[in-house]
Amino acid sequence: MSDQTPLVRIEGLSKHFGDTVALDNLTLDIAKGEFVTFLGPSGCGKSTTLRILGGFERPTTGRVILDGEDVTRQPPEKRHVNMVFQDYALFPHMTVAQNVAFGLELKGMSRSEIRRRSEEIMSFLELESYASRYPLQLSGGQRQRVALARALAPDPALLLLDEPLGALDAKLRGQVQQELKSIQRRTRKTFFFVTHDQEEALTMSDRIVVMNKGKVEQDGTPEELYFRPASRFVAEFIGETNLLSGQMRGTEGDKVVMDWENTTLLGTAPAGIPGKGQPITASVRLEKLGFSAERPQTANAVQGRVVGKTFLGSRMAVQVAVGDGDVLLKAYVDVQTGQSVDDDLIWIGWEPDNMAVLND
Ligand SMILES: Nc1ncnc2c1ncn2[C@@H]1O[C@H](COP(=O)(O)OP(=O)(O)OP(=O)(O)O)[C@@H](O)[C@H]1O
Repeated sequence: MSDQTPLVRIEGLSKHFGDTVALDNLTLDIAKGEFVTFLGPSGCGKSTTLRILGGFERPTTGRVILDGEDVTRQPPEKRHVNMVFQDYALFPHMTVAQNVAFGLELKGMSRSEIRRRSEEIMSFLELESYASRYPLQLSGGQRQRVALARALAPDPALLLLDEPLGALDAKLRGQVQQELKSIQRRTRKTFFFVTHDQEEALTMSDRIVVMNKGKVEQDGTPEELYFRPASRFVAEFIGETNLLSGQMRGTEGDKVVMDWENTTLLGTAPAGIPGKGQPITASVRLEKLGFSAERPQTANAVQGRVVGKTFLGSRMAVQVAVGDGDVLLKAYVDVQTGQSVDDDLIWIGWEPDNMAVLND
């Protein structure tokens, strides 16, 4: 099999629970060694997809191909897949070493092989000194690592992680995110990670699949999703943004021309945006707007009045009223570089590449 063959191929997967459509014709490939995150609000079908991949749920229609083999009807224990749950599901009456060995015993490995594999993975995850402790004698982050060690010990082709950091407090969560990402890099395992936390998805993933109502809303790298959102849903779900509502005027080279507040703006656009004269919306991230006293050289420029400033530590959030004053733009100003926003009336400029026209 060539390296181009995806490790996982999800083909036309649907899942209905009575009248509820949890998944609607999902098709997706996952390459070997990728860290893919499934991101979306509660109820969008993330856990259902994970459970189907793990073999805990049968799809209504569609297939799951793993390493070239159709596993749709295979039970969990027959698949080369393992799962880490949000609550870790560690056995409280077993030591760390016994928890890690558990999955290997299920596979019917010899005692010596179980010992060798357990020690190897515990050493890799720096858990040796906790081997004889019980889960209740560990911190949240350590428990999380034990759960990961137990899931990785049988050497699965695909690791499914269902909001595995949900139980950790904010500070520890950031630290464990880095740790988990580094473990994924070092093991080169394929991770399929589910979260509803957009910041977590941006920090950790090679690729993010944004889900909405059982369908893929957008699939791309964190940078693509952040700077080139295709839809209003993605623009608003990931980070903060300015949404500019205007009218389609036409195209100029590879750029879209948009009328907005008595100004002409240029932006980038996905395929399939509406025709001339139709209403369109564009997204510009807060940090992409620049301020100046004189009209800037950027293709997009508008004059406005500063109506609010909020000090946020290293940066300042500034609200600017444009047009008749009923349209507000929000921007971040770096306090260190100290762009001046003292003047009441100022210019705001941004480049066409930083304005994404949305397809809805
Ligand atoms: N066993 C079930 N029986 C009936 N409906 C279900 C079942 N499991 C899931 N659903 C429904 O399917 C939809 C998708 O659920 P799913 O758990 O996959 O969402 P999710 O994105 O993982 O949400 P969350 O972030 O809250 O876990 C929801 O509307 C949910 O109510």
